[in-house]
Amino acid sequence: MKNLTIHQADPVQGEISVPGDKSISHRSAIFAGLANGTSHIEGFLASDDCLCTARAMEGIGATVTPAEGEDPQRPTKLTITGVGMNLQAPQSEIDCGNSGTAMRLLAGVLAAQPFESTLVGDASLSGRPMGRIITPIQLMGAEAEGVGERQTAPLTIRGNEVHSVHYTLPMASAQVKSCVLLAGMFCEGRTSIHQPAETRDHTERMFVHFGVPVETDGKGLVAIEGPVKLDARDITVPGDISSAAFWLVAAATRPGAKLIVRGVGLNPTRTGILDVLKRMGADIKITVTSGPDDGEPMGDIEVTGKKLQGVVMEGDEIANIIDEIPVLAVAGALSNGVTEIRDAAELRVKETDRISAVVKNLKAMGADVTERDSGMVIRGGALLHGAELECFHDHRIAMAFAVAGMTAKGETVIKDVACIDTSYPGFDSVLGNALAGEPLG
Ligand SMILES: O=C(O)C1=C[C@@H](OP(=O)(O)O)[C@@H](O)[C@H](O)C1
Ligand SMILES: C=C(OP(=O)(O)O)C(=O)O
Repeated sequence: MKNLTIHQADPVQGEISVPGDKSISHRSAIFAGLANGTSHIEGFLASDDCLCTARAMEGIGATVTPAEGEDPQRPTKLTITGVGMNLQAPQSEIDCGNSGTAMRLLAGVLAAQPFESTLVGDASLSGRPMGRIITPIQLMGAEAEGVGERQTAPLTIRGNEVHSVHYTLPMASAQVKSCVLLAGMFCEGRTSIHQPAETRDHTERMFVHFGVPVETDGKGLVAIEGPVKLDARDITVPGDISSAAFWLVAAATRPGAKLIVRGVGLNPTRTGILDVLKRMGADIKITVTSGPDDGEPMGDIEVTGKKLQGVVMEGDEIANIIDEIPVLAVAGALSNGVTEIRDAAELRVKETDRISAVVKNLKAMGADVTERDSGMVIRGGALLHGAELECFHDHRIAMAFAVAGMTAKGETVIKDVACIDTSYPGFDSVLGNALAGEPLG
C-alpha cells in the first residue's frame, strides 16, 4: 500500500506545467479512434483512466501507437488510426477501470453498434449510477442494462440502429450529454439535449474540430445532425486545470507563495475555480497563450499567495467546479470566515461520496465543518493539525488533503494513494519538491 506522508511546508514557489486534461484526453482517443484516417495526439494524459479509453478504442478496431521515444506504459504522444465509424465487436469485456467518463462516453458509442458489449469497472466505478445513461440510450432504441435498482456496472449493451431523440438531462452532467451526442452521431437526423446548467463543452468543441457542426442556443440546447463522418485531426491537449487546482489552492491560500502554472486549459466551462478563488480575494493573473483556433483555449496562470476570505459556491457554478470542490473546501478551511457549498449533491456519486469524505477529513484535521445533504458549511480560520486520513480510493480526495497537510501542524499521512494515477501521474514528485522547500518545477 502506498501512503503519502506530509509535513508543514514553506509556501510554494516556482513554475510548473501539469499533465494533459483528462476530459479532453478521453475525447481525443474516442474521436480519433472513430475517425477516418490518422490523428496525432500531443499532451495526452497517460493516466489510468484515459489509458482505459485508449485501450477500449483498440478493442473496437482502432490502432493506437505511442510515438517514438515515448514510455509505452504512459505515452503522452499517440498516433491513432480510426475505424471510419465501422467498429469491430470487442473480443472481451471493456475495462473502464475507475473512470466514469470512459464508461458513460463509450456506452453512447456502443449503443449504436450492431453487436453486444459489456463494460466493467473497478469496485468504485461499479458502485456508481449508470441509469442516467441507460435511460437515454434505451430511448434511442438500444438495449442496455446494469445491475439492480441503481443500474450499476457491469453494463451490457446490445446495440441497435438507434434513432435520434431530444433528451432533457435530469442533472447537469457532461458525461450524460456526451453519451447522447456520441450515440447521435450514428442516427439519422437531429439529436439534441437540453442541460439544466452549462457543463464542460469539450465534446462539442471536439465535434467542431473533427468537422461536425454543433448547434447551441446558449440556453442549454446542444444539437448535432447525423449521421456523422469524422475526418482525422491532430490534437494538442492542454494541461488539466483540475490537476493545476491543487497547486493553485496551495499557492493562493498562503502568503509568501508565488507560482506560475503554464499551458493550462482555460475553457470557460472549466475555469470556475479561478472565479471562486478570485471571489475569495486571491491574486491571480491569467495570460491566454493560444486561442480557440486549436479548439480549446490555453494559457498561463500566475498566483501570489494571500490570506483569503470564505465565499458561497452554489447554483449553476457547481457544474463548472465539480471536480475542484474537494480542494476548494480545503481552501475554505484555510481562509477566514465561512465558506458554504450548496447544490452539489452530484459529489455524492463520484469515485466516493466526496461530501462525506471531505467533511470527515477536514474534521480529523481540526476544522469546524458541518455536512449538509448537498454540500457543507466550513467555518475557516482554525489552524489545521496533521492526521492519519483515508482517501477512500478517490484521487481528488488524496490530492486535496495533501494540500491541506502542507499547511497543517504536525504530520499528515494519507493512506493508499495509488488512485492518484487515475488523473495525475507524477503528482508525488511535485509534492516532494514542495515538501523539500524547493521550486515545484
Ligand atoms: O465529461 C467529463 O469529462 C467529466 C464530467 C464530470 O462528470 P459528470 O458528467 O458526472 O458531472 C466530471 O466530474 C468528470 O471528472 C469528467
Ligand atoms: C469524477 C471524476 O472522474 P470520472 O467521473 O471520469 O470517474 C474526476 O476525475 O473527478
